[in-house]
Amino acid sequence: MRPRRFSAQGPLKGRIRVPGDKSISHRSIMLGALAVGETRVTGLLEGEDVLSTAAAMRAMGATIERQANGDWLVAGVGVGGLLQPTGALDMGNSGTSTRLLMGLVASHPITACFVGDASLSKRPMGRVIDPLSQTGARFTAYPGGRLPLIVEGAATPVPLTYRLPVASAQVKSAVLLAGLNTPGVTTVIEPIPTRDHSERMLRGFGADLSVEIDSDGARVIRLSGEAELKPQTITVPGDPSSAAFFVVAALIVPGSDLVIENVGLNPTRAALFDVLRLMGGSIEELDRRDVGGEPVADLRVRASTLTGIDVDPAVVPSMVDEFPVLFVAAAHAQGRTVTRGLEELRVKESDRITVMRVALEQAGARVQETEDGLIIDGTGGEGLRGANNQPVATHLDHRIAMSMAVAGLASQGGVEVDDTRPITTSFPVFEQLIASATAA
Ligand SMILES: O=C(O)C1=C[C@@H](OP(=O)(O)O)[C@@H](O)[C@H](O)C1
Ligand SMILES: C=C(OP(=O)(O)O)C(=O)O
Repeated sequence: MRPRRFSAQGPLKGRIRVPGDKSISHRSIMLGALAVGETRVTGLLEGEDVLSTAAAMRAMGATIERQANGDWLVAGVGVGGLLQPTGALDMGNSGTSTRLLMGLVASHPITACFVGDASLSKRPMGRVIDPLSQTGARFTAYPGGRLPLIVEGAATPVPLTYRLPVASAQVKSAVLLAGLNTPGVTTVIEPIPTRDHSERMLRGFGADLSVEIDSDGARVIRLSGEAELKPQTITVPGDPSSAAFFVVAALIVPGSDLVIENVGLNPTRAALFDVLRLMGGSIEELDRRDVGGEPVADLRVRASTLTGIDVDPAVVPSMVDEFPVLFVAAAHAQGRTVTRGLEELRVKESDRITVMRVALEQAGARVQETEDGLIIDGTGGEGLRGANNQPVATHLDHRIAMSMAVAGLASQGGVEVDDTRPITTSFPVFEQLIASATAA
């Protein structure tokens, strides 16, 4: 455990740059490892989750090295070329690594054992075991479809047509990645769109992938198997899910005026910024451009008076990781914010609905928990009282730790967070950037 107290430091000012996008970083390592030849990745997120992916791909034969200039070089083995790992693959805290790599292993004639930390070992893997079993892969999991689990890849995998029962980019990506080494066409039907980084990057690496909208409005993604991936040069944009903490901090800490450079604004990721604007937040996009096939801009954020709203459940998939920090913004707004349709938050690194309800109440916020969301009555702009007597519990969840740190920056008495260590899974320089933005 690494506890730390976050308290008011004054406004956030100047310019900061957040590290690379976690979802894109994972995928660049995985696809680089499956291409024949050398892929160069600039701006890779060097968080523990991505390093778990890199270690696993090395254990299956890829060469992955960091260069002195910070770029990463990945020498791939080719689709079909993954080697049998000799030890268990340690996924740490990372759901994305686990589910996407289960897909890759499922269509290779190898066996792999996946293990993870206490948080990851509670998360449901049945959602990928179900479709991947239909390809011919075999799974032996802990009761309830949890880690540790063993995947025996299919020697002759069968292509799937799979309709996603849950809006999950991880499940979609697991099925598509299994399809890479499967003869024939793998089809994923996605009734509710989720982040599309896998589709964009598979195309970028030369896979034959098409997306069509059917008569019910669902996305139908088709991938031709036995693909030959060509190595790429990839520039990873800044992670909007990391920028989110600084956007909310700058909105709620009085006097703030902060520019966050190079923020990825893929429409399947950026709904938080729209919701905060609807609440009255001043978030300006400067110099909108394209980086590595993804839309990017610098965001100028100024402290604002926020007003509570009913958040449209349709936006949930495009800001699924941003609700903990949206709850913090809502706790500072005028009036009531209602969120619904957040069932998926209960199966992330922690149950993010209950854990945020408890943490915010402890800091003095007025919060009600429902089955699928929170109802928050804000202070109208004042900082929360703070949580000093007892640290808030973060349950090995980086996003809870960072959200409550942001609440602390705007609070009257400070917020003590019980464990900041998990922050290194997605945002290793979080505390340094707070120091630099509050010192400017
Ligand atoms: O595909 C991805 O990179 C991710 C998908 C989301 O998970 P789900 O697919 O479980 O919603 C998200 O919460 C996670 O942080 C990253
Ligand atoms: C849910 C998250 O990640 P993962 O599922 O990869 O653990 C997250 O980063 O908020």
